[in-house]
Amino acid sequence: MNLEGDYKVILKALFATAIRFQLPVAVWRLPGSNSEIKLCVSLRPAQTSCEVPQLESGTSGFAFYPFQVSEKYPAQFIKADITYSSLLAKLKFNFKLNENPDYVALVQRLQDYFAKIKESASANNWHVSRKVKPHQTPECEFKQLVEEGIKAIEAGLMEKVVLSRVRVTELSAGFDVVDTFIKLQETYPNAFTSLVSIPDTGTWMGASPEILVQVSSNKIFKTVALAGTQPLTPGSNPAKAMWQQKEIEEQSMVERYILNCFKSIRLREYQETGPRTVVAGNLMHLRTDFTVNMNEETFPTLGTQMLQLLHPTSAVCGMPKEPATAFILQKERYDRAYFSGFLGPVNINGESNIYVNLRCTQFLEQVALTYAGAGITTESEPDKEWMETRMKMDTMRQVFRIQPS
Ligand SMILES: C=C(O[C@H]1C=CC=C(C(=O)O)[C@@H]1O)C(=O)O
Repeated sequence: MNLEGDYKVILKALFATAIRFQLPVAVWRLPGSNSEIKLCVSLRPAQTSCEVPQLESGTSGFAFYPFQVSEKYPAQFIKADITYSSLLAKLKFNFKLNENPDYVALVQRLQDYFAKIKESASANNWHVSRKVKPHQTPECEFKQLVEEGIKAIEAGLMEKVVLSRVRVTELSAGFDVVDTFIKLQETYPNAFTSLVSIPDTGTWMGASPEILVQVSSNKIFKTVALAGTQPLTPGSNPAKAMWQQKEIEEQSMVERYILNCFKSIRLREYQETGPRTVVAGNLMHLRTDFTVNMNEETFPTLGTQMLQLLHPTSAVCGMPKEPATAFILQKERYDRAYFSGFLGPVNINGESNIYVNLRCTQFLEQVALTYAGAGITTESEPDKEWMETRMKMDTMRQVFRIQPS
């Protein structure tokens, strides 16, 4: 079905239709994808399971996976029953109506509603999680948490732990979630930008700099080790950025973590490039890229296997994984929920692109919750980690037109 007209108007009307009919919806833009915005809607509730999605073949859709799977925060999969691409200006129905008789009436109602609201739709409604209460981590509590993390590392409990916090922002009257997404993806062309809205689970938006697993259509597997943070000051040249020992070690632990995952499945042939400095919005990070040609290796399901092993990486959890996870769950006084989980399109146009859910915000009815964490090592200083999380939160907060504080 061709959809003529301004893609922003169409996106808003499609999003508003999904919300009106209590359907799960995902909107995203891959980095460097010529600004092609895609949307998928499922005609059924999102599927929940504890399994990671199959990345090499199978169902097309959008995965939305929490930091830790639980009854409260299940792994979600939005099946791509209906897809839209802003470049093709087309709506595709990816099912046969005669095989799904119960869809016939629903699709007719969706189309009628869409036609009625198309020119005047606004996206000031979204699915809200009833399980989440607005909570903000006080500055003294976060700094205390960092102190405790440093002590635990010094005591030999672990080498690194990523500790995070949450911040509440009031939304202005008439706040439009699709307008905000459009602004976000214009502001950060190199990030994976997304807007996910699922009944009961809620609405999340983000601009992630971190690929967790990519399986391209020509079967190239990719993952990255991303860590170490410093501000990008105007006029500075990222290629000449200087890094402290603390950041170099922090990033090399993420590399080591990935290499251990390769080792555990006896994968020996991979390409490693980096570390080099990359820009993510107002920040710079250190990144090493790992690629594997899945045509040459005997790992036809490498993407899925690695996704299972990698999540949560030491870029969001710590090293070793088990004590770091236990420390986070015991000491952070809020639920990360889907922050530092993973998300992205699966088996769409023959490829899967899974990103870590970083630089993200959850929208409740009147407030936004913005999340950020920082890698803690023995070299950490609580004041600096507080500032670092503030800068990471500004990635999202700048787009809500709030003066970064
Ligand atoms: C945990 C976050 O970032 C990770 C990714 C890059 C750099 C990081 C760091 O320097 O601590 C973190 O490991 C976040 O953005 O909340």
